Amino acid sequence: MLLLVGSTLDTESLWSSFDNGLMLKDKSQEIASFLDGRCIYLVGMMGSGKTTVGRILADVLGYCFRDSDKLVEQACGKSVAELFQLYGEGYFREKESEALRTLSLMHRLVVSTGGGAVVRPINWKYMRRGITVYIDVPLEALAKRISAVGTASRPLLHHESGDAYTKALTRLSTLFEERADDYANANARVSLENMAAKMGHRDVSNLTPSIIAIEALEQIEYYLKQKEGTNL
Ligand SMILES: Nc1ncnc2c1ncn2[C@@H]1O[C@H](COP(=O)(O)OP(=O)(O)O)[C@@H](O)[C@H]1O
Ligand SMILES: O=C(O)C1=C[C@@H](OP(=O)(O)O)[C@@H](O)[C@H](O)C1
Ligand SMILES: [Mg+2]
Repeated sequence: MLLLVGSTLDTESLWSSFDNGLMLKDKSQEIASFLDGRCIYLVGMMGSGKTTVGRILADVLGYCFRDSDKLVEQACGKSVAELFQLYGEGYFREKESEALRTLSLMHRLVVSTGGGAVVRPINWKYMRRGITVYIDVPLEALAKRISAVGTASRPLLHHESGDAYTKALTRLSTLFEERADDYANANARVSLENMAAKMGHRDVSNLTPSIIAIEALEQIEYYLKQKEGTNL
């Protein structure tokens, strides 16, 4: 009741989140039996929303959510930033691969990977046991998000000079050049640029995690239809 007496905008956003909730439920029910318990792995650059969108997908699919960064932290008793600082990136990558190997033996998981998981071929061997989805976000939008929350948990962004946005953009651009081909290996791609264009938005900043999760389910459905010949 309280919500219904709010401003027009509040009422509109209430209805739109209600609609998104229904669409998420419908879409996930449509594809659930065709997924047949296979895990979903989200890949993409730092800040692309893998953790945020992954939680939503797990919830609507009735899957469990796992974040490979969190598993590494739990296994080592240290934060990602501490692991980089104390033992270096190579050590972290080993632990990340161990976490992905363990996860690959399980079913009914949505797994958010760390942005660099795609660089090791062995990780693809593990992730290929499920369906991989690349969340493709323009680098400028990533730099905006990351500079807003800070780089404390993202040690690969610690070493640039300049203001927070420029630092993040510079480092993200280099990393993306190194990784673009790896991200392209994913079974499905969610392009925020394409979504914004289709919805008539000037940029990607209005695309909420729920709308992105709906698009992820659509792209997974498309993959299952096209690549596996499933009659959904
Ligand atoms: N669609 C979105 N629009 C705006 N901000 C977002 C969106 N998705 C995630 N974020 C924010 O961006 C930051 C990074 O998101 P996160 O899910 O941790 O990304 P990743 O796991 O890919 O690094 C968080 O502060 C999160 O709240
Ligand atoms: O891109 C990367 O190499 C990394 C991304 C981070 O995860 P998110 O992508 O969840 O930020 C984390 O694994 C680590 O800081 C390294
Ligand atoms: Mg994450």
